[in-house]
Amino acid sequence: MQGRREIKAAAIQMSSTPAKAENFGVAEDLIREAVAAGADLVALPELWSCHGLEEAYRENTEPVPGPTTAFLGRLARELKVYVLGGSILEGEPGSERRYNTSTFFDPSGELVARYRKIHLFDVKAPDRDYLESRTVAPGDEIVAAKAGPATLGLSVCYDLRFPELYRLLALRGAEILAVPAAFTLATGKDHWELLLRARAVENQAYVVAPAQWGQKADGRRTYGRSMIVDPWGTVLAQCPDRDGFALATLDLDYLDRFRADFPALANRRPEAYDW
Ligand SMILES: O=C(O)CNC(=O)[C@H](CS)NC(=O)CCC(=O)C(=O)O
Repeated sequence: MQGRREIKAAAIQMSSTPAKAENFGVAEDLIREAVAAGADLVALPELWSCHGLEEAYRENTEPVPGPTTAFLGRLARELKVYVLGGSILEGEPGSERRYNTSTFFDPSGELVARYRKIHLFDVKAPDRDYLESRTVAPGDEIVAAKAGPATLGLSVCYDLRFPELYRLLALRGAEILAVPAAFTLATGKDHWELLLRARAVENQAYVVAPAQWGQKADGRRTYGRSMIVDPWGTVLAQCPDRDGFALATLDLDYLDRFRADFPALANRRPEAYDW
């Protein structure tokens, strides 16, 4: 609406395969559909261009900027929307040293932010053992970027379990927290919505969380349930178990009023506990 600080956001849900060309097709179709439905910020999930088979990761590792970011930049520019490129594997092609990297494009197609996943998924989960750090190096930089009338904080998947990252993003002005993910079914069923809503409530921010869903090439199951949460913790939109997107309006004027009326961020007292 004219004069109002609003963003219509779409959290895209897909079930990426190890085949990049196939995932490009699905992502492009869903981005176009979301924009046709009115989205001006479109967000893809973690490892949207290649997911679910470790053996395929090396050949799908590429520089940032590179061919995949060029593809996203072209779409952002053609459709005149903000695009959060979920994450991709960043590194020299064929190299074993890579980052799990999220990218963000403005409506002119320019790559305006790059965030490398800080917390790597090294856990014995209920379904199996994960050791992301075997092939991925951690980032060490917190990244927030301007998204039209708002500030967007970047993160990836397992980062969701580390509230201090989101608090630091909020203190840097983030009003929207992006959490592209590929949560496991076993953890997601109990933790995904709980953690997303907690991050929204404690930081008084919108949360946009596009996710992988379904069974993957290696047999693993991902949780899906991509969603958008408002600063009160209400789930504004979520995806059922299929390709699609959750679409919701983020009202930044409401956010300002809410933060002024209910000043939990301003009421912090870090000096009392030496933080
Ligand atoms: O493994 C791959 O093939 C690609 N990487 C992923 O799917 C990533 C890293 S292993 N998954 C997560 O971070 C899940 C976190 C999660 O599920 C939780 O925190 O509960």
